[in-house]
Amino acid sequence: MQQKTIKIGTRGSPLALAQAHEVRARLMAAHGLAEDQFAIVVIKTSGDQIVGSLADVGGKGLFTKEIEEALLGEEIDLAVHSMKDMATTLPAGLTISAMLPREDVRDAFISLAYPSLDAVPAGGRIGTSSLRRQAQVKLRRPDLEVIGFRGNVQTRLKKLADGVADATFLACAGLRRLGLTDQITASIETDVMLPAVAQAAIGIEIRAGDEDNNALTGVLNDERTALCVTAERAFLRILDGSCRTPIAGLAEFDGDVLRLRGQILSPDGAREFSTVKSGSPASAIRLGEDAARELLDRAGPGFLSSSPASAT
Ligand SMILES: NCc1[nH]cc(CCC(=O)O)c1CC(=O)O
Repeated sequence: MQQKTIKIGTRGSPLALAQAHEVRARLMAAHGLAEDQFAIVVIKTSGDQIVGSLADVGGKGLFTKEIEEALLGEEIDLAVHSMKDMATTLPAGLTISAMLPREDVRDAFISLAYPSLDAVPAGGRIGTSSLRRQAQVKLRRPDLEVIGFRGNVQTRLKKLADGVADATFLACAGLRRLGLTDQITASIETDVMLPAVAQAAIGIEIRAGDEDNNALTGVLNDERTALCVTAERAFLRILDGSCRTPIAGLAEFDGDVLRLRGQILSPDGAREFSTVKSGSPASAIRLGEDAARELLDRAGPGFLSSSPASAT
């Protein structure tokens, strides 16, 4: 298809690299291309340089900004992202050309001492820097302490081994892609812990109007994943408009019907609002928006603005 090297932009974390390699492997298989027809271009993002809490600096977009600039500057041809880390509105001139089939959407409970969240004794320390997971843990187990836990997957597992916390949560999808499923103590069902919007989905971003790379990558698109993530991101876009708060959202197909569950919580888990909307796949965006507006309505003014946080 293309003779020149195809440059794939990605962050440099082990998970980001594994995802870029997966996209490369799928492109090779789809088009009969050789590995040396690709270059993996590692780009450091602002998010990779922050040591403190992401909530303090504004969360989403931080892991994609420099990669999107490289795409717009034609330094790379396509970018591979965790859709979960992407801002709900893409920069002008960019578009998502494909989403890979979604991985396991659940969160993983990981502990060296306890088989489940319910088994952690009162006063136990849960390490997570995700405001969503913090709030969901507090909702279920107000007697536990949540402590900040940042860094990539390997760093967090190391902190656990060092006894910094009794347990932590990570996305099953990331662990699976890293070949680390043996670290999972228990996979949490989504009715217990509703995942972050777009969790477990990998997206490929290209320049809008770039027909060559649209044709190259478009064949990898999994339509059902794209519809689910579209509904979830529409949900997040409405909620994110003013401020940030613990937010969870998951759309799934029930036969041919799209079913979206959404949840917002106060960071301490003391207040929680959730909803379910079902409809045709063609109404994906409206389902998400309707769910968000309903929750905003029920939570009342001030609910979102009273919490200073992100949605990972
Ligand atoms: N917030 C960082 C991030 N972005 C995507 C994943 C996992 C993979 C995915 O959800 O696609 C993770 C780590 C985690 O939450 O455990």
